[in-house]
Amino acid sequence: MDEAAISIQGLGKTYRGGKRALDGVSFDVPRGQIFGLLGPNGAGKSTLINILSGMVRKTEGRAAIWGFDIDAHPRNAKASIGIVPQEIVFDPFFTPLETLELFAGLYGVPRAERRSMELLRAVHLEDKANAYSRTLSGGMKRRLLVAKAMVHSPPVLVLDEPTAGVDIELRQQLWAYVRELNDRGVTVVLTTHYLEEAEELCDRIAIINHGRLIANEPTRELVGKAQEKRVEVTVDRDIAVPPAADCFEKIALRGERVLEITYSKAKVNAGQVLSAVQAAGLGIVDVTTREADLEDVFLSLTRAA
Ligand SMILES: Nc1ncnc2c1ncn2[C@@H]1O[C@H](COP(=O)(O)OP(=O)(O)OP(=O)(O)O)[C@@H](O)[C@H]1O
Repeated sequence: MDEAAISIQGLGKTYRGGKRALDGVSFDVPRGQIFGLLGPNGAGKSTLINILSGMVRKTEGRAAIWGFDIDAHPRNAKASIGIVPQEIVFDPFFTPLETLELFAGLYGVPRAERRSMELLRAVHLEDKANAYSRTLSGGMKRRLLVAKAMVHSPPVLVLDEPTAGVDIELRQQLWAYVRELNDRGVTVVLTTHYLEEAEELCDRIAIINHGRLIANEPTRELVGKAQEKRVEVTVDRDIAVPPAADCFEKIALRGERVLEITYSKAKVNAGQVLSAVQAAGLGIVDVTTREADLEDVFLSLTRAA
């Protein structure tokens, strides 16, 4: 059996009308991980997820879920994945409990094996089990979508922008539940525009841009690739124009006495940057450095491409 949770090879999609949304994308999602699929708007993430869920037909390439090729074994492939879609779609007249029971039925889960109440408890919707879905708040609906994606206990859960428009507390609850599922062995793939959350949560991150894969690495290694570093230097007098030096990639004045300097760690070190400030005749009162984060890497990679 295939070792990857999801395996994608040379995946391509050209929509009717000619839009090339995916262009030869290949990567594996290792089993047991939380895997981030990131990319700017329109990069092709939803297209990829919709191909996996069977909602969009690929133009070329191969994809397998839990070892099941989506063309050769579509039923097994579908049974192995749960998808939390970007849009909230429910029948407003069903209650959360009915919604989960209905979907468990559609997936052919025998009554004795259904665990609708357990799922509702896990997403903190136990007390809404019998309320009409239309009366749920946006955050509650999102959590119900997660429960709905898990009714057939798939080994792979895909979340497409699950926290868009969800307030911070609910986001954290949702992520805590995702972590819990992952601890219990569920492989998680998520797309999000919250890069800080992706950095914190994901073991590995792939970045898609204009339909192509431009990165696929363990999160720590990817973040470590940032070449630009930033240092804030408070100087001992008011300045009107920031000093110039070859070792600064960028320099900006914040207020009257704070210089924000960006430098390339491949070319110079912080000591050389500070010496250049002193060489401009300024005394240094305070220094703070900021470590590069996923956002820096994401921006530099997507801009370069
Ligand atoms: N049904 C469709 N017909 C034609 N073009 C489409 C269709 N669906 C998506 N596209 C186009 O394909 C490209 C990729 O879209 P996709 O929704 O996969 O991007 P995305 O990475 O999910 O973006 P976002 O982060 O905004 O959700 C976009 O240019 C989009 O306009």
